[in-house]
Amino acid sequence: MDSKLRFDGKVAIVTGAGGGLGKAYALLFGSRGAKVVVNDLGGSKKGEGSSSKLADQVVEEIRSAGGTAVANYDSVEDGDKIVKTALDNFGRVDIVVNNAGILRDRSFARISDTDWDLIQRVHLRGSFMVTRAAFPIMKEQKFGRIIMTASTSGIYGNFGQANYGAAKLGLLGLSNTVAIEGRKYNIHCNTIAPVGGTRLTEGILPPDLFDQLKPEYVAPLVAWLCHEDCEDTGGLFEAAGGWYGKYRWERTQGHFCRKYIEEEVTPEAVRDSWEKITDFTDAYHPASNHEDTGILAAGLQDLKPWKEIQAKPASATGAVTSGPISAVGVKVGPSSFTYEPKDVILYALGVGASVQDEDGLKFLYENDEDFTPLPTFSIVPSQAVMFGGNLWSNIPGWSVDLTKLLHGEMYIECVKPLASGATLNTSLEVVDVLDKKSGAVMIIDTLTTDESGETVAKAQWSTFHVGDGNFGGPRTSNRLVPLCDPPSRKPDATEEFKTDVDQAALYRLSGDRNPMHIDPSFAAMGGFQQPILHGLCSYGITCRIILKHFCGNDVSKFKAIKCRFAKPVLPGQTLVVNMWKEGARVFFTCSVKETGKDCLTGGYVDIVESGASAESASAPSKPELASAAVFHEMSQRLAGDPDMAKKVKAVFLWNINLDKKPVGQWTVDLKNAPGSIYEGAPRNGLKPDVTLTLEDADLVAMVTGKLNAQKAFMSGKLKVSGKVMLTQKLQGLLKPQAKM
Ligand SMILES: CCCCCCC[C@@H](O)CC(=O)SCCNC(=O)CCNC(=O)[C@H](O)C(C)(C)COP(=O)(O)OP(=O)(O)OC[C@H]1O[C@@H](n2cnc3c(N)ncnc32)[C@H](O)[C@@H]1OP(=O)(O)O
Repeated sequence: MDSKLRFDGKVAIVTGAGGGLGKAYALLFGSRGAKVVVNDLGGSKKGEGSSSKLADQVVEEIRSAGGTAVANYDSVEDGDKIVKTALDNFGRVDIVVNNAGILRDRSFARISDTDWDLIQRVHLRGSFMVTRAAFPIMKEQKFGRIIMTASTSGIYGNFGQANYGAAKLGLLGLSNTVAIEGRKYNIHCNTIAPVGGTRLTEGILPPDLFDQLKPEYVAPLVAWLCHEDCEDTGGLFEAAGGWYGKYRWERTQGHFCRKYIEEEVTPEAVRDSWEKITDFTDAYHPASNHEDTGILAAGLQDLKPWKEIQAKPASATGAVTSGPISAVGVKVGPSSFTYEPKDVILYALGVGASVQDEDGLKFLYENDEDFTPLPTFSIVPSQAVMFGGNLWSNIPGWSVDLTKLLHGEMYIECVKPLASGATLNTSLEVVDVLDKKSGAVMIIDTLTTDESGETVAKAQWSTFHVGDGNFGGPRTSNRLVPLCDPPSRKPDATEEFKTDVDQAALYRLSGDRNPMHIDPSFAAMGGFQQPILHGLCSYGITCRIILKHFCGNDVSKFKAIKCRFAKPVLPGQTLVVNMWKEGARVFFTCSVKETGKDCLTGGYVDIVESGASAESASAPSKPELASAAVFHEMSQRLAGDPDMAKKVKAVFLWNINLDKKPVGQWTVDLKNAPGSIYEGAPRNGLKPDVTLTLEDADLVAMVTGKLNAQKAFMSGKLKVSGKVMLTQKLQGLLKPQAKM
């Protein structure tokens, strides 16, 4: 860190450099290798007259010390001429220090038009004119350092300096935006509020203090801010006598003077809340407009329509009636969504489809004879209602923090093949909310139909709301589509896919515009060091890979997909998809190659085996529906109940029969893998301790909601011992639903 900061090869323009602070900057830059344009009109401190003497003297001083400098005598209002001097003599401009300034102090009531206009022209307009002329050159060369000169007279106000103070703080506003617009071209713009003993302050500052405030004490800050190693931009700094400090904004938490959307705000409400409005406890320090409005937007989300505040929120259990649980029962839609081939192609590109893939054109070229959406495309209309349907603001009693919302799990069932363009309607319902302690999980079912009213796709979204747990809700739900662990053998297939650093920037164009995936400051609010990839992007990529390996890219063979988002993925990382095929199910996991961590877990895709008709893929049969429902029930009962897991260390085999024919088997292994449930008989030579057979009657009852398997177990109606036939007990219940 002791290496000297040099400016060799750099060209610096310093305005008003004939004396005082500007001269100190110019001399310092000249002594550190920069080629300097010493600008000074040579006028008086009130801006009267002009002479080349001052600038020439400074140029001479730089040259005699071995440096390189030229003089310029133009007014800063002729900024392009000053920049031209730099270009004509040195061919580039790297640094602009807007320093030139004059004073026309008057008490406010006595300021004339001239006093006002002259000050604005020299300080504000002059800095603008020089900076505007230099900016395109800096942009082209992808380097630039700009300094604006403000003043504590602007920051705090100062008697007799209304005109000067206004111009000085105007420069801060100018600098803030130049910093934002210049950032991506490596153009930094900072503002300084120097206190220096110069001709402008002579006679204003007491003599002792004046001597302590030599301009040479300000110059090192300017030099550092203009150096290529300095990363600060958009800052406001104060400098005086060798002391330097930085400013930032501070804002109170503030207070909403209305509680519901329709409520009017009165001056009295503002008066009565004044203490809260002005209380700096836990104040914010917003660093950008975006951060500031983000905080405000989160507050606006809390405002609900009056009727919802009045209404008693629905509750899943009846026990808890506020907080996340009050989302249960909220419905949105149906909302319509029209898409065309362009949307289909954009989505396919977003999940990594390429013209170089086998069958790539099928998903990317509308004139390909087999052109079709990928099976997971149905999330696009579904998410349009998720994002556009005001779901969050429709939840009474729970303010959802969008920066803490992660996609938790996702299930899609493809019921009818998707057309390459259509208008679809989607409705959603929050079917349950779980208390996972570290967060709340909202389970949202969606149903998408086409214009004829036929179901095209069903989906279940689980959103994980970090930090919103501990509200006293249930931990498990029989509404959740279960996950399945993969077999413990080696995968049947593995494929890698390296995501692009711009993967999220592309994927978001398919509808999920959550800023968490592109905006670093929003991602930071969610606790991420950089924007993360959409869960559904990794999901879509995985689906595409499985479709290729196990369905020959035939979308009609793809029935359903489910998995959990276990860890975030960063754009640019490589996904490793492991796949195991067992019967009509492909189990999968997906990990991030660079970290070795699983990002998608418990995943499976249900496919139509070769030979089965495509129709059966689009319309699940009764046994499928029934077995899925039972499977949910059993999962929740056995894997989701910690007490049960403690008490019973056994391997259960569930046989599911419909119309007396077996339709499926599931194993719950509490001994070796509590929490894991998989399709099929026990593996690895295990023998089931308990076998339970369910007949169609029970299945129908479960599907239609007439029988809650969990309650039935608890009440002893279903006994877990040996082989149990349960139908007789429930015959009465079943008849009305037998034809469903
Ligand atoms: C309206 C529009 C809706 C669309 C929403 C989507 C919008 C998108 O823009 C958002 C995104 O795409 S975000 C990107 C994709 N998602 C992610 O990256 C999340 C990755 N997962 C995590 O970080 C952790 O699992 C995490 C943080 C989720 C949980 O980690 P922990 O807090 O450490 O939890 P842990 O101790 O492991 O487990 C506690 C209990 O929670 C359950 N659980 C864990 N991960 C879950 C998940 N992903 N989903 C659901 N439940 C989950 C655990 O099972 C455990 O519960 P139990 O003990 O009862 O089993």
